[in-house]
Formats: sequence, C-alpha cells, structure tokens
Amino acid sequence: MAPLARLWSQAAGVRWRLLGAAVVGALATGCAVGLMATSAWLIARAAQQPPVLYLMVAVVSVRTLGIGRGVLRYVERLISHDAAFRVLGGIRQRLVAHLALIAPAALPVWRRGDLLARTVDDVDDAGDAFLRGLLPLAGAALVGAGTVVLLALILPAAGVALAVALVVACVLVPVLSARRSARVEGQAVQIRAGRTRLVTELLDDLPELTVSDGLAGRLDELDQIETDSRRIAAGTARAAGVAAAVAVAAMGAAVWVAAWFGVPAVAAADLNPVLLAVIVLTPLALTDTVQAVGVAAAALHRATAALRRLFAVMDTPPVTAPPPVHPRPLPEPAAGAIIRLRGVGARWPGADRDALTDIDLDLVPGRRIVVAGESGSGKSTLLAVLLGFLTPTTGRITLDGVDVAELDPDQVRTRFSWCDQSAHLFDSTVLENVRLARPDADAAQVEAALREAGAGGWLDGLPQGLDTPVGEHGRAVSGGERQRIALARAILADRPVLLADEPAAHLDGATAESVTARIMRPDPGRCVLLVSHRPQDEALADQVVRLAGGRRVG
Ligand SMILES: Nc1ncnc2c1ncn2[C@@H]1O[C@H](COP(=O)(O)OP(=O)(O)OP(=O)(O)O)[C@@H](O)[C@H]1O
Repeated sequence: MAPLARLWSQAAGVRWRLLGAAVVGALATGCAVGLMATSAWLIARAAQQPPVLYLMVAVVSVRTLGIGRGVLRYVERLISHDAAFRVLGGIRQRLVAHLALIAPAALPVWRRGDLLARTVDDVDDAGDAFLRGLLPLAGAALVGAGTVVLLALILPAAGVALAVALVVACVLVPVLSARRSARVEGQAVQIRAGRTRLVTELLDDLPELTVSDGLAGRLDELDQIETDSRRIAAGTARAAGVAAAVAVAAMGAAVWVAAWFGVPAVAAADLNPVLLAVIVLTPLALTDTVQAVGVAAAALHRATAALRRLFAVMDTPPVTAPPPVHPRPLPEPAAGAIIRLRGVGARWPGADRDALTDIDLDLVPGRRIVVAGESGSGKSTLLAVLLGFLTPTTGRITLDGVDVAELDPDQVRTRFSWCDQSAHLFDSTVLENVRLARPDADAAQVEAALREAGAGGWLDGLPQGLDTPVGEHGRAVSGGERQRIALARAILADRPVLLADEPAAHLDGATAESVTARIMRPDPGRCVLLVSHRPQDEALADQVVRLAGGRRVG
C-alpha cells in the first residue's frame, strides 16, 4: 500500500476530527476571502457616499469575518494537532512495540542513531502529512472552488480567470515539480538520519575515537553531511521561492484579467462598479492559501519518504511467533516452576543453519546447571529461547506442563531473573538501577540485595550511598560493581529460575569467584542455569550441559 494511504488507514480513530479540522480550516480561509470581498465592497460603496445605514451590514460583517478568521484558525489548530498527535502517538507506540519484538535479531541491522531518527524525526514528518499537507490542500480546494463560483456569479470571465490561475499555481506547478521534489525531500530525510546517526555514535564512542585517532575522520564526515544538508536546504528554499512567486504572479494575473473584463463591463453598464472592486481585489486574499499548496506538496513528499523508513522497520518480521490471542493463565504450582525442553531447535533469521538442534533439558527447582561449550555453540541462543526472544523452529517448551506457546510471553518471563555479562545500567542512581528488577521494592530491600551480591563494602564507601548516580551507561562504576548491581537485580527479583550468561566474564579472579558462588548457592526453591566458560564453575553444578554446534554433547 502507498505510504500515505497506509497512514490514512492508521488514522481510523481520528478521521472525523481530521475532516472537522479540514472544514473549520476552510471556514477560516473562507473568512479571509470574505473579509477581502466585503472590505472591497465597503470601500467602493463608501466612495459613493451613501447614507451610513446602507453600510452598517458590511461594517458588521467585516468585524465578524475578521474575528471569525482568528477564532476559527485557532480551533482548526487545536483539532488538527490533537488528531495528528493521536495518530503519531499510536505510530510511535506500535514502532517501539515492534522494535521490542524484533530486537534480539534485527536491531543490529539499524544503527542506534538511525533508529532514533526514525522514532523521533520521521514520526514528526509523518504528522506533517496532515498538518502541513492534506489539511491545507483540502482548505485550498474548498475555498478556491467557492471563490471561483462567487466571482463567476458576478462576472463569468473573472471566475474563469481565477480558476485558470488556481489550476496553474496549485496543480500544474506541483505536478511538474513532483519528481524533483520527491527526490530532494527524500534526500533531506536521509541526510538528517545520517546526521543523527553520526552524532549519536560520536558522542557514544568519543573516548575510543580520540585514542584511536578516528575523530578527525568522523568530523570530516559530519562536515560533509552539513554541506549536503545546506545544499538540499538551498534547493528546497529555491523551490519554495519559485512556488511563492508563481502563486503571487497567478493571483496578480487573475486580478489583471478581472480588471480587463470588468472595466468594459462597468462601462457597458453590465456590472455594478462596486462589484468591480470585489472581483478585482478578492483573488489577492487567496495568495497565502495558494502559497501553502506549494509547501503542502513538499510536506507530503517528505512525509512519504519518512513513512517508507518507518514502515521498513514495522514490516520487519519478528523473530518470535505472535503471542496467543487468548493466552492460558499461568500455572501457579507451590513447589516452583518446572520447565521442560523437548527436541527444541532454533534458527536466527537470515542464518543458513540452526543455532540449536534437538535440545532436551529439564529446569527443576533446586537444580544448578552449568551450560558449557565453545564460542558459537549456542549457549546464549538457549537463553534467548528460554526468555522468549527467539521462537523455537522445532520441539516444545512447557512451563509446569503447559506449552509456553499457549501462554503470554511477558507472563512466562516473570518466572525468570537474568544476569547478563554486560548488564545495561541506566543513567540513574544505584537504587533505581537495582529497583528495576522489582519496582515496588523499598530502599532497605535494595540495600539488602546489594549486600547479598557482595557490594556492601562498595556501598559503604559511596558518600551518597544508594542515591549515587552511575553515569551514562554506568560509566561511573567499575566492571565488578556493574556485575554486582546486575546480580543484586536478580536477587531482588527473586524469581523461580535464574539465568546467568557468563556473569564473571570481565571480572578479576576473586570477584569472579564470589559472584559465581552467590549465583550457584544451593536453594531448594530455585533453578539456576549458568552459562560459563570457566571449568571451575562446573564443580559447583548439579548438572553440566555441554553444547557443540548447537547440539547437546553431554
Ligand atoms: N542475534 C543473532 N542473530 C543472528 N545470529 C545469531 C544471533 N545471536 C547468535 N547468532 C548465531 O547463533 C550461533 C550461536 O551463537 P550463540 O551466541 O548462541 O553462541 P554462544 O555459545 O553463546 O557463544 P559465546 O560463548 O561466544 O557467547 C552463532 O553462529 C551466532 O552467529
């Protein structure tokens, strides 16, 4: 489906608002035209010095139309922005929800800055399709047609002249420049996305780029983007200038033609001289409206380019099956969760072979399992499958006897806590970073979890204690402290199954030992599955699962 048609289909809930905004916008523009026509009549009639009472209706009309123009424009802005922001909110929500579905496999395809540009700038541009595109076009069409009819009723030649001028400025020029405008606006969207991507990467990787002497190259790249951006902006401004000039020239021509036919008509007593002022001056009131049509065409081209980029993300198939429409309730056994994998196979999208094949595994309360295997043997894929980030291609996973395919994946995930080798820390305090695992936990519970994770000494040395900021991406904490925060999260979450993916990978010997020992501490109510490259961890396990090439070999 064409991007704009698809946008319209997504605006189902606000179509009446948009139509209302179009009508109110047209009335506001109509007031401007009516104001010009009435003023022209008033000035011309007043020049004939009639009794003042003859002018009173026109005087009141001028006032009413003047006030009405402002009030109606304000109402139109309110309705149209409300409708557009509702549509944009919905698109952003669907976009982020879809990103969450495709994140485990597809996110590396798009750079972070590019996704930022899509989620922020492209969505805004999509909204301009309504605010600067379709609504001004609808207003111009309605008021233009109305004004042509008005002038044609007074003097047919003036109506025809205005109709021709409107077709030239509002149809012919945009159609002739459509191809170029689409190309330029598409380039503008790409350049802006490139700039956001580069600046995000620059800010993220500044220390590495500075040390590796890569900064100058990136700055040159940014410079080139700015040059391209200026070139595009100049081209867009030129096109807008030409469109504005054509609008003024077309309306000016309509004025001259009206005068050309109107003056002889007055001389021949076929036309009231007061109405001559009306047909000559009224087209001028349409100049702004006609100029807005040029801007609207460009806005629609830009919105189309932005929508293509948005739909490219939203059309990427997720790596997980859609959740069941009517999920079964989660079983609540008193003894803890029992998860069984039978013949499970999984393949990442785009891969030419399975990352897991025919895996049988039981996660039962109290069992501590170490998953070992060489790099690329499928250990992290096994965790991704368990967490519902990748749907198995074969086999079956059950949770307390129920196939997980029949359960809500978000509910299934409430059975797991997760301790990753590079846990993400948010730019907030230690307290909030740990509390992420259980938002209703109080400070005392967070502190207890941190102490249990072995971070008590570190915490005591922090002047601000739990309220210490960890910095962006946790830059203000060391690798060991980061892992202890991750472990504290898992402890605080207190879920029946703890999944840990090489939690000791970046730690020194002593810290690695203590973090791993806490994870593998016997607990009859909890199952632990630890992915590890460290042979000594196998001694702490009840069961060692060995993977090679995605298969169990032990
Ligand atoms: N997100 C992904 N998209 C596509 N392929 C992936 C993805 N993650 C892993 N793979 C592929 O799946 C296979 C198994 O990778 P996995 O990360 O599970 O191995 P691993 O045993 O955890 O390795 P390591 O010990 O190095 O972490 C590899 O061939 C890898 O390239």
